[in-house]
Amino acid sequence: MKLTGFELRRVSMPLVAPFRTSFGVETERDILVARAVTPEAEGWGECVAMREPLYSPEYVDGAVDVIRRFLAPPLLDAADLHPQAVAGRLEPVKGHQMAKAALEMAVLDAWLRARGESFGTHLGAVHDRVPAGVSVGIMDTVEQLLDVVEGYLDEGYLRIKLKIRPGWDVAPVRAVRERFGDVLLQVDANAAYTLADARTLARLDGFDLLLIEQPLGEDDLRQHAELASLLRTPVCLDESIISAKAAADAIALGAARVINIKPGRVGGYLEARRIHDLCRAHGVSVWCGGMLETGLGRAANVALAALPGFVLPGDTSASGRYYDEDITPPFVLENGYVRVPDGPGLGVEPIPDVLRERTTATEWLGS
Ligand SMILES: CSCC[C@@H](NC(=O)CCC(=O)O)C(=O)O
Ligand SMILES: [Mg+2]
Repeated sequence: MKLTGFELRRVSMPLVAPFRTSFGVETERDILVARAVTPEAEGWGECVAMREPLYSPEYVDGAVDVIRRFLAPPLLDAADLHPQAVAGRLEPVKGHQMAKAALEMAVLDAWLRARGESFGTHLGAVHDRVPAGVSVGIMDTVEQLLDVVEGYLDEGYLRIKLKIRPGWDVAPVRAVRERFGDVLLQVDANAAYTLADARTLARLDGFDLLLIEQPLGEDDLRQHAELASLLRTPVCLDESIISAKAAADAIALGAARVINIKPGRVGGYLEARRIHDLCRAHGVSVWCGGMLETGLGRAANVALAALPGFVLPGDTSASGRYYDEDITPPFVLENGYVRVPDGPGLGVEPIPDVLRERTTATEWLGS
């Protein structure tokens, strides 16, 4: 497939409510959307990098720069580009997994649309719908948290994930467990603790959590392994897993018994599938994490979450969890599940008027 070019587009997506984590508060996503244009079809990619490099080293302005100067040219030069060849062509550029993932996703979407094959079929989906979990931010009071969690449970969400940080951990978890009984419950620290907090984290063992996500720093694999030996609750890694190799190291070191797979974080959906296959071979459960994607990334995530090793509900919420209006037809909850699109490629497309309204900048890279 010969690329005519990439259109880069910044899309402003205000959140329905502030989303607070241990590293900051999100009120609006400034999202980079890439459109791959070829003579046969067009494809859409979404970069999950945030405005500031606080979740990971990448940030959206940096992603635009690295795409414009280093990632798009080798792909545009290819006489006949296959989606499986994108990662290899981009390998000389170190890091920038989120930027690379956006381009690979756009190329893969165009390639699949040209063939009439869905993302789910191509990745190996075995379900036509996936159970939806929801991520709940840090709140001002426990009462406020309980109201928000009750709302999500009323909507039908099948798993609750609570953001935690030092000073907001045991109390909110206890309150949710006491109020809502044996709901599927997990926590995400976004690397806010250190090994010195092991005694506090061990107090979470009493609440039958599915997992504790990324309690320590991104590069603390050995320390996560040590913490895991002190906790009953399974340790799950998110920020640390930037590739299949990192997943293999984490498993070998005993640093993770569960892995949150985020395609943008690992360099794309094909690497995400490799991590799924690796984890399955080691009996490690995986689930699909989220980065507050629009319906474009959400469609691809839901397709990935339908693979057999995704045995835990992911952060594959309805579009309405974050956005009043999505740039694609919204993903909705149906009895706690989200349907896997079955059309060619992503199976969804941006709604032209909404995309135009939300666009803050566009740039053409190509002939
Ligand atoms: C703004 S926080 C983004 C990263 C965070 N993502 C979520 O909590 C889920 C977001 C979603 O539902 O898409 C994580 O560390 O897992
Ligand atoms: Mg996380």
